[in-house]
Amino acid sequence: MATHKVKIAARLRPKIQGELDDDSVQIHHPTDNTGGSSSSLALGVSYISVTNPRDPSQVFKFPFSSCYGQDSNQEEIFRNDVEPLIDVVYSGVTVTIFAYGVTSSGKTHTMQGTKTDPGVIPRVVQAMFEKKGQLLQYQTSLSVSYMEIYKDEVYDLLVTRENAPKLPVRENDVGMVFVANLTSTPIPSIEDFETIYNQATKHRSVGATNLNRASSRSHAVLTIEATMVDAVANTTLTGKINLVDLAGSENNKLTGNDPSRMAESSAINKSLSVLGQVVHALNQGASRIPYRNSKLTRILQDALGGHSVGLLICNLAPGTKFRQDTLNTLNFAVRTKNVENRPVVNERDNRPTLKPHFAALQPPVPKPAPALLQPISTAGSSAAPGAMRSRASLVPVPRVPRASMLSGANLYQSFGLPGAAPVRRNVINEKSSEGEGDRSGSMGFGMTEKEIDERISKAVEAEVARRLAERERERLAEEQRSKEIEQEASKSPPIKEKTLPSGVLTPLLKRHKDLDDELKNRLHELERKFERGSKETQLADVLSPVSKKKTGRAYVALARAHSEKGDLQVALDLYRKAETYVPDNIKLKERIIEIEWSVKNGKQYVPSPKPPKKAKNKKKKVKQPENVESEDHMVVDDQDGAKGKGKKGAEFGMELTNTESPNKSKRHLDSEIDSAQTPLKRQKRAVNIADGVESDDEDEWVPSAPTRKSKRKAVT
Ligand SMILES: Nc1ncnc2c1ncn2[C@@H]1O[C@H](COP(=O)(O)OP(=O)(O)OP(=O)(O)O)[C@@H](O)[C@H]1O
Repeated sequence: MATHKVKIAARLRPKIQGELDDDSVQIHHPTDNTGGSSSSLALGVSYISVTNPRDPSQVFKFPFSSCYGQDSNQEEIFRNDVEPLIDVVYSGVTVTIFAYGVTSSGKTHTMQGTKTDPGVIPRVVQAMFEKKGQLLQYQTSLSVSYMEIYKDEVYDLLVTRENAPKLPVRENDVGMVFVANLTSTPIPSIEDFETIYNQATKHRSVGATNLNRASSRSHAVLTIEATMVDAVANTTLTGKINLVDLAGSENNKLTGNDPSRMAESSAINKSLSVLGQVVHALNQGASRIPYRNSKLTRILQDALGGHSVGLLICNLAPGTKFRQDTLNTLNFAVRTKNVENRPVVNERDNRPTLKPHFAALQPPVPKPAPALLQPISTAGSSAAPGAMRSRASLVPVPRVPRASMLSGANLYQSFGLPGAAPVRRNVINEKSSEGEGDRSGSMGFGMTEKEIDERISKAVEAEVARRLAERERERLAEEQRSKEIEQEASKSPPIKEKTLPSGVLTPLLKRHKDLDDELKNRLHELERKFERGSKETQLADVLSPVSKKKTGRAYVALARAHSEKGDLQVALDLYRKAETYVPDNIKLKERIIEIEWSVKNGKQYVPSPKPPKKAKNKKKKVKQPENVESEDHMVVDDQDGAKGKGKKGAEFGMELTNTESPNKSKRHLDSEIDSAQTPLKRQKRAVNIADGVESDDEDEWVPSAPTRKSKRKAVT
């Protein structure tokens, strides 16, 4: 099945009143021949640069195919990245566009916009209606559904709030996730949509924070569905576009959330953290993707490693104040752009009496994609390192019904990659000729429907059994072969001594043999690395939060030792391993980016200066709860160039740690871990600390996994 990578568009918003823009985040475009503006769509590789305030010579670059600067406008983004997807929807494919970014970075502005400056949603609706008018061969109807995910519960925004029950997220028997009982309302005109949408938007949970007077406190998913009935071919195509305005990740120190907002905030950050873990797991080719860990990721499952075409709009806020959030967002974007989906055309055959036939058991032939898709498909040309592994199925690929379809021979067909002729006419031609052939074929046998069904079931069972047996035979033969090789190797002396006594080899043969050995060694090394990688992920999956944290900490200590020796590549590998255990650790992510940069540019890595140790005076700690978390964060140059962990340093990178109670110190966390351990474990831990395995380097380590106790504190 053809794959399609999630496309990324990054947008930097202009500074808003009272903000300081110090140019630390910039958008760079290769200008076109006519000397296009800096905000025009990049013709070559455009990138975002983020300067390290600690060392201005360090500039992190993030290349994306679409980057929009502060002077970009809504029209530009729509024309370049969104409008081409309307044709994809009308070819029967699901498209998901989601806006991601820290709170107040401009997600709602981009998705919704204002009356005078409409964003993606109103423009998509208008384009959907325009296109609908051009599709003369179809009877097309549009419908809308709108839901929000608030504190990990799903609510229908199209019903009044008092009546809105919590909706369950379900999975049908072919693994399609859907929200049960969600209202879907027909939209005969744009005006009808506007009335429904404006009303529904009022139901959405919005609250004021220090950073945003109208901060979205929930994730909102608006879906426009196009149903296209072709009366000639007797088929129905269903295309959908999901427009997702995510709630922003939050730093409670910056947003100034009061306790009543903390529960919302914690749910928002948790779901976004799971989103990060899903992308991480997909990139690692993990056997288990944690979609089920939040409603958000379950609902977005189809867009991440599923069957829809995806566009991620990353919203960024300018200035050093948001630098940590900007790096997090860009990091997430870099990972997401390696996620591969397998889009399918959703087509239903409306012929009433036609039963499945043998031809339907064959895997569907990929349909050529509409030529218009080419621009959005360029990123999906080859498997990138770390891209999601496809899992082959033993069962012949059936044409499976989609959740939204009621009955009949619903068909899922793979969505071809670009380069072929437009699809729609082809679909109809193929369909009708195939249909005619089938009808005459099945009728010609003179069998009853029951007999045909039985035959089909038998054929499927036999085929599955045959393939399983074949697999098993291959596996046994493989096992046998490796056993024989092992036995051979243990019995006989090394090949070199036996068959090629010294002095017999000609220099040429010798060289061949050396190369062969080297190749074998490399392959073994690669295999070992791969095995280690997936073992690492599997291990991280089953460890408790405390064990994960300890393992991550041990890797960090080792990595640090190597980086101090100047062994940067090894240090980088170890930091990456640590990240498998603590994927949400912001400080760690930043360290990885910095070392990657040093390795890539052949520069020496200068670790950030250690912060002065905090006085271990208990009273002081109680007096300054604000500084407790800040000690885990980076040292930042302030505007005057003074270095230190003062007030400014405390402002960065908090959003994933804010489930921690502000009063909870690292020391408290450690004592909780200690009390949860057996005396033997406590003893071992003490030895580890004494050996320096468990680093107490606060600049390096952020304890991000909250204990149950601390979570409770945060919520209350
Ligand atoms: N491109 C832009 N041009 C002008 N103003 C913008 C732009 N992007 C955002 N803004 C303004 O910035 C403020 C915050 O934007 P917005 O509410 O869209 O952020 P958000 O990311 O949706 O925040 P939250 O996650 O808290 O809902 C708003 O006042 C908005 O009008």
